[in-house]
Amino acid sequence: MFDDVAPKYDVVNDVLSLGQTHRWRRIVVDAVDAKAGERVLDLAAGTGTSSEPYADAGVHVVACDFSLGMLRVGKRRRPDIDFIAGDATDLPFADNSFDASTISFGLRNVDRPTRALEEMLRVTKPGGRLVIAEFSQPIVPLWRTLYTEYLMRALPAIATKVSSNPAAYVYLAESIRAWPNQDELAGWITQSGWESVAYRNLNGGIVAVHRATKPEGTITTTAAASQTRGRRRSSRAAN
Ligand SMILES: C[S@@+](CC[C@H](N)C(=O)[O-])C[C@H]1O[C@@H](n2cnc3c(N)ncnc32)[C@H](O)[C@@H]1O
Repeated sequence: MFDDVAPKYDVVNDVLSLGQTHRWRRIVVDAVDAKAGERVLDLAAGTGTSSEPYADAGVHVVACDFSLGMLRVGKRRRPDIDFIAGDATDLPFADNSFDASTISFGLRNVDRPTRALEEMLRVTKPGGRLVIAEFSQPIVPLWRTLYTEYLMRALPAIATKVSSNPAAYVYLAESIRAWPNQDELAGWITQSGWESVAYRNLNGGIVAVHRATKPEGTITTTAAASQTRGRRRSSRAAN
């Protein structure tokens, strides 16, 4: 699906978010707070629009995604950024190799989001930061009703006019509605091993930016991670 929407992905985003994506992205970059020379993983980076501000600030950003179509569009536009093909649930990076990991509007699309949170924990250095931007739930009921109307009716109708793949935007609306709210996502992040989890609502909760830190002294060797996975699989089988 993302291969298919890649050529017009950024333009359609700007239209459907009514220009809000620029502000949201600035807030994410501020939360990551990367310094020149640091290594940042931008996971599910798509065309690299979420990665560009880091590269512009002299940060070594690695833009990872599993859609080759999205990566190709990004690489054409920003040949200076490292675009790496990889699956969020089985990252092709060494343990403790990034100062910070971030994912913008990607976690909701990953097949096993808690597995991706564990993988981001594994590749982030102890004490390193996690920042997640994702669509969430407006907190004021009237705002939530208006937004849901926009999401379920107006958005697919606009997408029919501006996108080559309107079905992708029906999926977008449905996936946003099915996604956990702010507190539930915070719970997933904690359960995946991160600490000091906090979030901030943007546009009344249309988007939430979650932040967390990898505990100092966490042992996340690949072997330990796979043992944990093995144990989980056998406990699931036992239930
Ligand atoms: C909505 S786009 C977000 C792109 C970019 N971060 C942005 O802010 O514009 C979601 C991306 O998640 C990627 N994605 C979904 N599941 C993935 C997975 N398991 N591993 C890597 N990327 C994945 C898709 O290929 C797509 O490019």
